[in-house]
Amino acid sequence: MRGTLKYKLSKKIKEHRPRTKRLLKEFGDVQVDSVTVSQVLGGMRGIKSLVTDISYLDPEEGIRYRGFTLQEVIDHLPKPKGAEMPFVEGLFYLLLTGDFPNEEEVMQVVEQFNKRRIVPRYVYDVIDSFPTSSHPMAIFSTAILTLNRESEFNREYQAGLKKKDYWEPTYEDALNLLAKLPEIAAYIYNKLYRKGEKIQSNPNLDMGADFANMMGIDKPYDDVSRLHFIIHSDHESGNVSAHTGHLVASSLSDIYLSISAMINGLAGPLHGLANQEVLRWLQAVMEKMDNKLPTEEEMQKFVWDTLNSGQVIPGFGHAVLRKTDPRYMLQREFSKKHLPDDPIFKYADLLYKVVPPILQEHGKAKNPWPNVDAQSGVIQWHYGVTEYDFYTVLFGIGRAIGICANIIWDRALGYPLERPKSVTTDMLEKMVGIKD
Ligand SMILES: CC(=O)SCCNC(=O)CCNC(=O)[C@H](O)C(C)(C)COP(=O)(O)OP(=O)(O)OC[C@H]1O[C@@H](n2cnc3c(N)ncnc32)[C@H](O)[C@@H]1OP(=O)(O)O
Ligand SMILES: O=C([O-])CC(=O)C(=O)O
Repeated sequence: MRGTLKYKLSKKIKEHRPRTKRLLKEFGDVQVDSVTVSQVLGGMRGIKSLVTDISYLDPEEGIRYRGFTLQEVIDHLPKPKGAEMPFVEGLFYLLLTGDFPNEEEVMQVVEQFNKRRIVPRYVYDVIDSFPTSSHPMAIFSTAILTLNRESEFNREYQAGLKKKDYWEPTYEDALNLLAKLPEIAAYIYNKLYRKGEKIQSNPNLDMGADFANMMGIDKPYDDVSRLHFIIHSDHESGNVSAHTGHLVASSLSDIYLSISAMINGLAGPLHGLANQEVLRWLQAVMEKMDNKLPTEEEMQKFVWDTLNSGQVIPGFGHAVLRKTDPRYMLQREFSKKHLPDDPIFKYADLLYKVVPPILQEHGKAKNPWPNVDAQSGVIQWHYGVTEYDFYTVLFGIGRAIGICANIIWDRALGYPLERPKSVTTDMLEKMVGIKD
């Protein structure tokens, strides 16, 4: 076990535990934040009430994983030979340990994933039993849920596992699940949109390359997949999917139950599903324009029409960010390099120019700038994945990596059952002095 990711993680956990213990024991009463009525009624925006060391979201700068910007992550993680984007498996190593793996360490993780890829037959049966009109996120979530019978955590818990060891079978469950997600996703895609033509997984490939293989899409779709999974993996703890995963796992539900639940949160149009909504919105504009690129004035009118009909502009705005999302910028740079003449990229680029000043004039959104979802579907469309219902499944593969890393650490640090307190409207009215 010495020299493996699990060994390194066990050392990091042992080093970290006293920090949490000391904070709790000596400083448990120190105030971290205070809460206003608008926060209680407003989706708990900004309340500091969760801990994660895996990523941190600065409103002006965007996400950092383990203290590193996304560009630094991409620059410093090892890459497969000839690839522009790094091993996704290396990102998992970084998120878990805080250290960049070397070539040998990353190859060990690739090997671990490869050993665990085989998806049990019953999962395919469950997927096949869905009507083809089902949304891929409902199928994806159910397929993951179905795997719950494989949980090593559950088996060991029933046998009397000690609390300090909870993280170990959780780690095994996480790897077992993450290794299977690309195959499950590709199978759903092929079932829904390719009449069930299945392309076999190739155990000699890394996660990104094998996903591209199973989707039947040539290079550079392997790099597109690596980039996509890496930049979507984590966004600190409070976003709907991460928070859901953490919450469900806090009752000691296993990884499969927790990740299935987080997928359901990701599937809402204000969160991950916005990437599909962006393409749906753009397609409607393209249809009205007979595929011609609108002028700036024409695009402004489409945006105002959407706002005036009471809908949001998908892919813009954010609950925390107050600047353009660096994940958007990375994908924009990739698009400028690889698909500069793509018609949908040109549409998306026009939106980048037109939407922020309109949202500012509209005066509601606190952040008028584009988020990650404004650009991801554009790249998928270019490489032939035009079935935009599927885009959030891709987001889900990435997000599962970050949330699994978080749940392993939650268990290692013994974070308790999550259970915030609620009040009634009456109580709020009394607190503010408008009711006796
Ligand atoms: C991966 C991700 O989850 S990234 C986000 C993906 N979601 C989207 O792109 C959907 C479009 N964006 C939105 O709906 C929002 O900006 C959210 C959900 C992301 C953030 O919501 P909030 O934190 O509540 O945003 P904010 O405080 O700025 O909202 C204030 C008002 O502006 C509106 N607003 C925010 N963004 C937009 C937008 N893109 N278009 C139109 N109106 C908007 C809100 O609906 C809200 O209106 P209301 O007062 O009538 O309810
Ligand atoms: O942070 C958020 O609330 C939403 C988001 O961008 C993500 O989860 O990736």
